[in-house]
Amino acid sequence: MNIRNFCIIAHIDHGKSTLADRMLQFTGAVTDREAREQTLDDMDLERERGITIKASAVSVKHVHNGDDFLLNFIDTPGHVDFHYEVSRALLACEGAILVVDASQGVEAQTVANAYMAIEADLEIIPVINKIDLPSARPEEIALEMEQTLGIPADDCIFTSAKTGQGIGELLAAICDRLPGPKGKTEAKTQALIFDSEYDDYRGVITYFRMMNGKLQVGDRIRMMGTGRVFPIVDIGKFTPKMTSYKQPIEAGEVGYMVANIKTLDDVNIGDTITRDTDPAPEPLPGYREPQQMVFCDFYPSGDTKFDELRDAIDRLHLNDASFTYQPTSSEALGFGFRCGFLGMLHMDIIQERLEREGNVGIVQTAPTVTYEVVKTGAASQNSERVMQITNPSDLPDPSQIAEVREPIVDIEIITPNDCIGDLMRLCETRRGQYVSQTYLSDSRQILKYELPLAEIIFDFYDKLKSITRGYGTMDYNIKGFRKDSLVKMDILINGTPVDALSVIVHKDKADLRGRSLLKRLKEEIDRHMFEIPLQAAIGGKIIARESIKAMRKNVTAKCYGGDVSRKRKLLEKQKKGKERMKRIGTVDIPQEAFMAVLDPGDS
Ligand SMILES: Nc1nc2c(ncn2[C@@H]2O[C@H](COP(=O)(O)OP(=O)(O)OP(=O)(O)O)[C@@H](O)[C@H]2O)c(=O)[nH]1
Repeated sequence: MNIRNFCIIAHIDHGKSTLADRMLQFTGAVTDREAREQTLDDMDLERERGITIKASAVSVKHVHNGDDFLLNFIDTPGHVDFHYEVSRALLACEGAILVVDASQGVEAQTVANAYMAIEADLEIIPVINKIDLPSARPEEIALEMEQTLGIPADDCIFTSAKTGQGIGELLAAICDRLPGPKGKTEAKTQALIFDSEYDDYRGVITYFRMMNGKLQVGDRIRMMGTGRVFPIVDIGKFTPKMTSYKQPIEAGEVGYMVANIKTLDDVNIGDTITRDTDPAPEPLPGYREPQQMVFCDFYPSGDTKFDELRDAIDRLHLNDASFTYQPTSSEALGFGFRCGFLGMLHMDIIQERLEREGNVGIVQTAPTVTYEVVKTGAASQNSERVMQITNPSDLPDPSQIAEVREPIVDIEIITPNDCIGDLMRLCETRRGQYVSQTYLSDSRQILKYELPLAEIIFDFYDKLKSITRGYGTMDYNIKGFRKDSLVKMDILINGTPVDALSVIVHKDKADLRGRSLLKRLKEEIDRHMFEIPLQAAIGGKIIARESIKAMRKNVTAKCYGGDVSRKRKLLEKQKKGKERMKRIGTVDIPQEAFMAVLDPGDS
């Protein structure tokens, strides 16, 4: 049988998942009713947020010009945090379908994804989707693809994943234009792991692409990276539901296997699976390891105990091995976990899943990036002298610091022409360095800057969206670390330094940040029975101060004692707010206050 392995890549919301579902429906793999329920996005949170979080693989049969084809497709997430999932998926394919919304046109992730596919040497089929929309401009967008990505406009296929228009043509193009897999079933076994998930009953389910050789139930496999050996207890394909196969899965095919693997840590994405008895001489070229770039602490709050939080995190980690965690403690907040994420969206998703699925209350500290600190006396700056810091309170005493380096990103923004001035101003206030500005079409431009990652992790994306009235999009890549004048700013509440509120800031912006931070804290912390002084300090020197005045009456006094239900409501509200509070000394500090340190103070 002819095989075609391909992935679908696109900017977020351009219709990948819907298109994939429509193709399943067209090939008869799912019923019309099932198709309505977005088969590929099966996580609750995915459906609610309408985004794809984990990549999924599906195999369907299709007959084209009288020939049988097996189409294996891999649905990929489009958001910038999940880049590495996309890059893994690409290496398991020979072709990529690049989907672009017919009314939105080329966006930042369209460009980023297209380059990834070109780098992976994939054959690209450009698809202009949503042509049913009244605002669709398919021909214009096809030209845009040609201008920005060098993909011939004539190659574009026009589809509507909503009405099903063009789907047949797309399937034909997949069969005609994409190359078949090259591997040999007779060769020594090499299977590429491109994803894995944890199942409560079956343990780890490994998703693989068989590059060479074959595997079946009963075979003993060896992970070439770790050398660990496991017996295959179940192997099969996605049709689109997981279906067991008795016969071997052969070179060129995509499938899953269950092999008595107890933890996701034993399955390294990008590793090569081979046979234990007749191993391949070398592994396939691997994937890039996921790199955690954003870090924050989670502490239990409300009724949640530390052990409950640990159980919830352990459980979630079985399901998503791309975040890291280790126990930590803070003078102010007690025992908790320091966690590392691929990006801000990833962090939000993990926090939400912990609260929702793990049923725990969490106080989260402000996210920070990784800093490299070179200690004094490190004349040659060899690596022993460079420490990685993900928590501002770990920064050594200034006298021991030779330099501090921070991660820098290359950022690419696609924006309507009229917003360019405001966007440049935004980048400049965030310590950005201008790189270039090029026209994408008559009305839109691509703006490139170098920016410190720390300056974009909080509200940069929201600002960009509001400046561009929702039309702007961005993508970024970590470029490396760069030295700058960075210092630690401590925050004192009621005279006590609160370690969880410390931030690393640029020297020139420290005064401004200090003042705006204290102002935010003043808004977030309720009045107490006594006056609370707030101070910002750098190396013992106070650079800003504020105070929260003492409360005169209790909260219910203004209800004149008359309306009982109103009084109860007010007290309940107060109680609810307390659930996400932390008491430091004699002061109650709400969750919002811990996030206040993020405010860059430029608005
Ligand atoms: N009118 C119209 N709407 C479409 C079409 N294709 C998708 N949509 C809608 O566009 C929205 C986004 O579609 P998805 O398939 O979730 O997009 P996606 O690219 O998979 O998004 P992520 O998985 O989050 O990256 C949904 O509301 C779809 O119903 C189309 O051809 N026409």
